[in-house]
Amino acid sequence: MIHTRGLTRSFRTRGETVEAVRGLDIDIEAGSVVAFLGPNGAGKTTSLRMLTTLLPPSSGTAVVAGHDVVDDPAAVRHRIGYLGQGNSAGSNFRVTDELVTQGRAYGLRRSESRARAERLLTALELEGLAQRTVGTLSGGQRRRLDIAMALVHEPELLFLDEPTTGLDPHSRANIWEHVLRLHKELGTTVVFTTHYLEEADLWAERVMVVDHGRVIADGSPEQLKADLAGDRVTVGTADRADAARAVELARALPTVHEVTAEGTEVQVRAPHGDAQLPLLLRNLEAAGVRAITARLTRPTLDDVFLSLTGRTLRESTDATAPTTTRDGA
Ligand SMILES: Nc1ncnc2c1ncn2[C@@H]1O[C@H](COP(=O)(O)OP(=O)(O)OP(=O)(O)O)[C@@H](O)[C@H]1O
Repeated sequence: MIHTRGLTRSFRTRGETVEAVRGLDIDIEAGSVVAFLGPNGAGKTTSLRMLTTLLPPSSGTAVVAGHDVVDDPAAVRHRIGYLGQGNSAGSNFRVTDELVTQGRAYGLRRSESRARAERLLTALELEGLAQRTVGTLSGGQRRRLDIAMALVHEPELLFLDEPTTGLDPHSRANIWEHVLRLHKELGTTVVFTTHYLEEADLWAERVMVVDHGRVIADGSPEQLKADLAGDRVTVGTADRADAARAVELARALPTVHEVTAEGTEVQVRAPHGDAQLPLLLRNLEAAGVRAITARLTRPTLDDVFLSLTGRTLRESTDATAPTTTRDGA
């Protein structure tokens, strides 16, 4: 669905060159849900703007939905939907009119455009608001209308640039529920950007971690966390002498990434921590070292970013998101 090779984009600003995207080589399968995750200024929006034909690349190639973004931008635009960071609907118009007009702009007959507008308003639970003017909608309702606008021509591929930024946790969960239902029902490929770790972790099948204009890691959230971060096993001991012996025993465990001690507490970073923890406890007991506390912590995508860059995403990003869970709680 998306194939890029050596895609770059730089900007000249105040006599300086900013290399926003420094060589994107990606292949995205049809029907997948992919997140671009990275801090402010990483190059996520610039990448999306090139893939959606809004910005010409400085070099490299991109084929999106079967067409080259430079040679045939109109064909690409016909096959994709794009939700930018700003609102796309005009605030003085009625919700239903905005959708019908959008459909007409894509060449649909009025009757077809009306039928699709109705279907989308129902699918996105906006039907009760059809006659309202856009300016009277709440932030979450407006974002859902933006999504409907991006879907009116039934694109195969939907790009969402920070679809939930600034919304409350309930509205964020609600937006995702709708997007993922459309993805399931219509098989729409979804590519989204976010700096909200939780959203990438929960909703994406594949995460591309972007930093300084490059993809620095690419895989399923589970795979990235297992390969690059690992679980964290923490064991509390009675005194520093026991902690020092526990460090030695922990280092002898199979496939351990890192062992550190702080006071009487020993931390082990390793894949499959659930299997390593009982093994470590048995080895400690056999060596006469008393474990007082033990806990296992699963890694987050922030741990992945930290192990890749030495920085946390939270440090690198202004945005802070309230935690979202799969059931939207
Ligand atoms: N039109 C422009 N002129 C000059 N520099 C630009 C322009 N657009 C983007 N940049 C710069 O390119 C870099 C990448 O920006 P981009 O918006 O792609 O990042 P991002 O990952 O989407 O960030 P955010 O999460 O804050 O939206 C930044 O350093 C940004 O300042």
